[in-house]
Order: sequence, then structure tokens, then C-alpha cells
Amino acid sequence: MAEKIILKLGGSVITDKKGDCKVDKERIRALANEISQRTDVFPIIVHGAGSCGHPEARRHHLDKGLDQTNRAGIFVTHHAVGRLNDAVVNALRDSGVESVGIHPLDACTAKKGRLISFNCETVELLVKNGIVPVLHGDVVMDTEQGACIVSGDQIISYIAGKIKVDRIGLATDVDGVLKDGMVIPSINTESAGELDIKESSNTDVTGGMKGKISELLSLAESGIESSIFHVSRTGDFLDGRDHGGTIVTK
Ligand SMILES: Nc1ncnc2c1ncn2[C@@H]1O[C@H](COP(=O)(O)OP(=O)(O)OP(=O)(O)O)[C@@H](O)[C@H]1O
Ligand SMILES: C=C(C)CCOP(=O)(O)O
Repeated sequence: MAEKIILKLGGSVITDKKGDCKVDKERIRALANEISQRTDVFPIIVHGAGSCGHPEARRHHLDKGLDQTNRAGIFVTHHAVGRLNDAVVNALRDSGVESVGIHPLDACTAKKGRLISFNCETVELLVKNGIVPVLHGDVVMDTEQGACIVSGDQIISYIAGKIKVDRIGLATDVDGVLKDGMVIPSINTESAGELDIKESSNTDVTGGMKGKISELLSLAESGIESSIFHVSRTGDFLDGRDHGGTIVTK
């Protein structure tokens, strides 16, 4: 039976973070092609927003919640990341991988920026029927602050707590978690405290690498490991080979 995995495609690798919603179609096509060549793994895909969501969310200060002045930001931000989601789904389907987009705005609610509900049964049934669910970071309605931005990393942490998967991998634009330019092969809560993990050099409302590590460390604390690696090593991760990146562990 195929291994069930969660694969995150970082927003930085599927968009040009310098442009305003500039989808990197070539990169997405190449990743879809990599995925289509594997029969031993079945992925649940989660992607970030990159330049299709972060600039919009920042402009409408949605990370600070909703008020009378920024309600238009819901549509604008969701629409931008929705365009990116369509591009990922279309590329997968063009490569022969049957897939469909699942949008957190429609499926989830949050409280103070943290997910409190997400019916994962739809994701499970899609997987059971051989259809790849493609989720993403999104604007989500929030019981306390009106709305918030939920990162793809938080989505991973939530669904991995509900759906049993064999492996979790995050493809990004750096080789892993770095210290003095070198990849740290493995980190846990204790060792991460000693590292200088910063946000992101691009517009990012969800904490960049710092936010990512914090989500993955809480997942690791519950016994679920994950890997961060450079996007060029995605094939290695899919095949279960050494990916040269960082393993986030307990
Ligand atoms: N210690 C560190 N090691 C590696 N990268 C770091 C570190 N500190 C900060 N960073 C920054 O984090 C960035 C990666 O995080 P970023 O959130 O941009 O990734 P992403 O894969 O695009 O994810 P997302 O889709 O959530 O935006 C790197 O490009 C780098 O600039
Ligand atoms: C900015 C939006 C809409 C989602 C952010 O998700 P991330 O790129 O995974 O942090």
C-alpha cells in the first residue's frame, strides 16, 4: 500500500515573492511532474501563499483581526491564494494526478488565530477515493478577532493530529534550518531555543521560518516528526531518501 504523506509546498517556492501574486507556473509544473511519477506515496498537499496572499493580508492588516475598515481584505486575500491553489490543482491534474482544492475559509474556524474546527473527514474520504486534497494557508473567520491568517504550517499541524500519515515534508527555498550558513540535521524544542531562527526576508504575516518551526515543534512534542528541505530535494523526500535538510523531532 502507498505511504500516506503530507507535502507542503512553500509559498516562497511556488510564487515569485517579489511580485504581487506572481505564480511560478514552471516550478509548480515541475513539482506536479515529480509527484505524478510516484506510485509508492500518496500525498495530501498543503501550500503556502507567497506573493499570493501575504501582501494582501499585510495591506489589509488581517493578521491583526477584522474591523469596519478591512472587511474587503477577506475577499482580496482569499481570492489571491485561491488563484494559486487553482494553479497547483490544474498542474497536478495536467500531470495525471486527480486532485481538488480544499479552502480553509470554507472548512475551518479559528479562535485568536488558532484553528478550533476543521472537518477532516472530507480530506480522509478524498484520500480513500484516490483524489489528492490540496489545502493552503488562508484567511479564516475567527470567533474572537473576526478573522485571522492561518498558515499552511498550522494546517499541517492540525490535520496531522487528526489523520494518521506516514511522513511529513516541507519543501522550501533554503536547504533546511540553518546556523552560520550550515544545515542543522535535526532540531528539537531544547536545541531550537539556542538557534537564531528569524522570520522571512519577504512579506510574511505568519512568522516565516520562526512560525514554521514553532508549529512543527508542537507537532514533534506529540510524537510526530517532520522534515524541512530545499525544494530541489523534493524527489528525494518523496522516495524516502536522505533530503539533506532538517528533521524536527521530539
Ligand atoms: N535559521 C534559519 N534557517 C533557515 N531559514 C531561515 C532562518 N531564519 C530565517 N529564515 C528565513 O526563512 C525563510 C523560509 O521561511 P518562509 O516562511 O519564507 O518559507 P516558505 O517555504 O515560503 O513557507 P510559507 O509558505 O509558510 O511562506 C528563508 O528563506 C529564510 O529567509
Ligand atoms: C497569507 C495567507 C493567506 C496564508 C499564509 O500561509 P503561509 O504562506 O503558509 O504562511
